[in-house]
This record gives sequence, structure tokens and C-alpha cells, in this order.
Amino acid sequence: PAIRCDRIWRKARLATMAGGRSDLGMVEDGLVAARDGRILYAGPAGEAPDLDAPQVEDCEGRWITPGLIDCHTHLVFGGDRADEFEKRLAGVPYEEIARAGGGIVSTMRATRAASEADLVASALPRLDALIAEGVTTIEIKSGYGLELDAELRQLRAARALAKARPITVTTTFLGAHALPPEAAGDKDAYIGRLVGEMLPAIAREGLADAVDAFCEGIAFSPEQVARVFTAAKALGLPVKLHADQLSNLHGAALAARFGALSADHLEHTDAAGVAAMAQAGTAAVLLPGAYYFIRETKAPPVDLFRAAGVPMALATDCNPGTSPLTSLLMTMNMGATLFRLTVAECLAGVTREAARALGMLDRTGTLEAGKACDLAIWDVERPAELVYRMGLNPLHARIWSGR
Ligand SMILES: O=C(O)CC[C@@H]1NC(=O)NC1=O
Ligand SMILES: [Fe+3]
Repeated sequence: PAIRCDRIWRKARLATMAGGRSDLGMVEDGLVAARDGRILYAGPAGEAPDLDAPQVEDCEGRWITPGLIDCHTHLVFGGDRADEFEKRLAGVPYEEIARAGGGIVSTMRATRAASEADLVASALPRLDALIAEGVTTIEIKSGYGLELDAELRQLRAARALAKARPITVTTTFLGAHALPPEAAGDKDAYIGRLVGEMLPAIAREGLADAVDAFCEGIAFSPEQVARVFTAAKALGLPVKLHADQLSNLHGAALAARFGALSADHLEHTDAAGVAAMAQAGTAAVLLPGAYYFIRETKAPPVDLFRAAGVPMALATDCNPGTSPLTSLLMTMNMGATLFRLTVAECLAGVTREAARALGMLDRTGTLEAGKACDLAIWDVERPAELVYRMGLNPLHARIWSGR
């Protein structure tokens, strides 16, 4: 007897992303079947079980990839930093602006002044731009509140976005993003309040799925990050780290030491940091939008990550200061053009490896039975077109949880 399912997509070419690191797991005459929001079958039509569905879509030869995953964003924030952008065009360096109380702190002021509803409303156009390109899972960080109430509001707004749109949202507490003015330069005291008051309150409300920190001269030291990570692990929360972005503070090795899901940015990571990540199974999240926008010149050591077998993900790092980017397709083009990633690495970077960087590979990131039926269906002749073009969005249809 035929197996009942809810929906079938046939006459499709699949990039399952379930093959090895360097191939797309391609299936020429493929079929995907969904039941109760999950993939029941994905593979060659000729090997599919006998299926019966009320809805059968003829994909007319279009490509189907896993729904795209943006695994590193600061999507929820108040205001914007266009004025700073102009200053930087006049030659003022990013770090100088940050030290002069601009940068993250100026977004902090706008975020503290915003209600949860304001934060949701201002994030929606950014979220809709990503959804329009087939994003089905997104990570959203806090880190512009820098005090408990505003950090709670940011994380509640992120959770609210998952109710406002058909998308999976995973949240990350990034209280260790910058020092708020009221801390009067005392970073250790701020970290003390963060681990003693903010993190426990946020964990109690279940508002954070992970904890992140910014390990950098203009932010927090490895010792201060270690205090945050120790508290996160004690609360059973996974960690990730903004590491080695502007200098080498050995953030990658610090992240690996705490078994972090990922270390992110990594422009200045050295061979020891790469080896530590490989040993710990910590994924690299590469953020070419920030590299491009702040005109960084030192690219992350992609050849070392590749040789060491460190998984590489790509993400927009959507944030108002260093990466006002809301296109994961453009991010893939920059991953190839600026960091010399291959097409297969770019596509894996926004699907399988992005899911891995979020600890969600068991649920999404590839077209495999049992995973969420999150699909992106594309009007392209070959998958390379998704990395090659800049600005043209060939999405034909987006399916989230089988719908
Ligand atoms: O400038 C901002 O608003 C965030 C910058 C962003 N945060 C971080 O830790 N590194 C970055 O590039
Ligand atoms: Fe970031």
C-alpha cells in the first residue's frame, strides 16, 4: 500500500548537501516528500517508495537546496549608523570611532530607547529580505542593550519574529559585546554583573539558546570571555565567539578550549588556533560582509581551515556598524570572490555547515529523511549561479516546515 504523505515535489534536481565536503550530493531526477513538516524521502525518484499525497508539485527541472541558514546575525537593533559610515568614508578608522563612544554604544542608545514592538517592527524588513532569498533558519544575537532590561527586550523581540514569520529563530545572548558608558571603563565589574545578574535572568526565561562574546582589544579580554563562558556552560548553554577579527588574541583557541559551537570572523587566526578548532570540532563562521564593509585586508586562513578539515560556514553578520548586509546570496559571492571559497564550500556554508555552527545539524541543513522539510527551489540551470550572480535573486519558492 502507498505511504501517505502531505506533499511531494518531483521532477526536481536536488543539491542535498548530504554528500562529502566537496560535493553537493546532487540528484538529477529527484523527489522530495514531506509529512508532518519533516522530510519523509529525498533522493532519486526511481528509488522512492510508493507515495500518496494530496499535493504533488511538478518542479519542471528546477534545483532544490536545503532552506538557507543565516547562522550569525545581529538582526534586532535600534537606529542605524549611516552617519558613521560617512565619517569612515572621510577616513576615520572603525576602532577610533568605537573608542570615541560611537560604534556599538551609539546603537546601544537607540536600542535602549526602543520598545520590544519597535525592535520587532524595525527588524521585519531585514528579515523579509532574507526570507525572500530562501532563508528558513536564522540566528539572532542580543548585544545592543548592554543592561538587563534592554537585553531581555532584544531577545524577546527575536523570539517574537519567529511568531511573526514562517522561520526558525535561534537566539544568542551577546551581553559581552561592548562596555556600556555607565560601566565607566570597569570591564571586570561589568562582566561580574553579566555573569551574576544578566545571564542567570536570561537563562531563567529561556530567552537564549547560546552565549557569544566579542574577544578584541576594543571589547573583552580572553580572561573576561572565559568568565562568561564558564557561567554559560554552568547553565548548560552552548557558546560561540567573535574571535580574532581585528587582531590575534588567540580567540579561536579560547573558543576551542570551551568546546564552542563556532568561532566567528577569524581574519587574524593563526595555525595554532586552526589546529585547536579542528581538535575541538569548533566550526569556523566566515563573515565576508564585515571584512568587505570595514575594508579589512587580511582574509581568514581558509587554506588552513580546509587542510585541517575545520567546517566553514558563511553568514551575513547583519549589523548596523560593520555589516549592514541582508543578502545571503551576496554573502556567498563574497565568500568566493574575497575569501576564495569554492562554489561547493559556499553552498555548504549557508546550509549544512551553518546548521552545524548552530548545533542544529540533526534537524536541518541537508535534504535527508527525518529533518525539517525546509526547502529553497531555484530558477537556475546549475547551482553555481547562486554564488556567481550579484543582486539577482532566482528563488522560485521557499518551503518552511513542509509549508
Ligand atoms: O559595530 C557594531 O554595531 C557591531 C560590530 C560587530 N560586532 C562585533 O563583535 N564585531 C563586529 O564586527
Ligand atoms: Fe557579529
